[in-house]
Amino acid sequence: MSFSPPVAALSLRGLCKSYGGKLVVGPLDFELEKGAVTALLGGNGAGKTTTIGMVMGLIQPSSGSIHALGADMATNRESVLGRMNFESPYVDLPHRLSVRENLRVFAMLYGVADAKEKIARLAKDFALEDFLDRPNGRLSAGQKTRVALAKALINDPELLLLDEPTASLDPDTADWVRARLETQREKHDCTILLASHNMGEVERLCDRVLMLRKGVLVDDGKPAALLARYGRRTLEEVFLDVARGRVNGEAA
Ligand SMILES: Nc1ncnc2c1ncn2[C@@H]1O[C@H](COP(=O)(O)OP(=O)(O)OP(=O)(O)O)[C@@H](O)[C@H]1O
Repeated sequence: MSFSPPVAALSLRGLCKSYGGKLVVGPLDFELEKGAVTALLGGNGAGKTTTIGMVMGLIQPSSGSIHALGADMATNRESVLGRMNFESPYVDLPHRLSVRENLRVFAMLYGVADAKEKIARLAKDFALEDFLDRPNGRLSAGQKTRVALAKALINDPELLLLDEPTASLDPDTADWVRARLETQREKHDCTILLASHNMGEVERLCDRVLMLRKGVLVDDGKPAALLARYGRRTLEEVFLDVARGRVNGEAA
């Protein structure tokens, strides 16, 4: 009997992005196991948004390959886009449409069967009810983020990409958004790639941490393994070591 290994939820091979001949990301090689929550960490400009943008097809890679849910994203993207979703502060939803209209459009695009019920549930989960009929352009940054998260979960994606999902949220709201993401993972077993600058969030939500520096992976491991490897008590300290080019806490 032949054994075939499980298909990774996401697989990047030699993925690179250059702008004007300057390499800003890559080559990147990693796989995400189905159902895992993985943090993509790195300082400003490390390449997190560019990486997520390439996976979602918002940014054209310069070279390399991306396989998501088993499909080659260069040639067969349409077959899996309906099973993926993302949230990014850099991609605004149409300003003139109300929150409800925006969610309806995305429910239609993703072929959500019980759209009305789904929107009502997400509106409750993300506390959108007070401004459901307000144009998206007239929301505060934190309200827009909550709408973007509701949009990201509208199709209960199998692969979810989140780019700093709690960056503009107050601590209380950020806390229940994290709890909502934990529930989503438990109920739907979704694979999550999460770019974040919040180490508490990473420690709470993530099974694995990918450390990016100047566009390349410089470390990869479970949070506890990274703490042990760097001899640190918190991921914040590990992050500072990596960002400042130290290896195991010592200057390289
Ligand atoms: N359109 C572009 N043209 C030229 N350079 C770009 C472009 N977009 C991004 N870059 C550069 O690519 C690098 C990676 O940027 P990216 O936004 O992916 O970083 P990031 O890790 O998400 O940073 P942050 O934490 O600040 O959000 C940066 O040096 C950035 O200046």
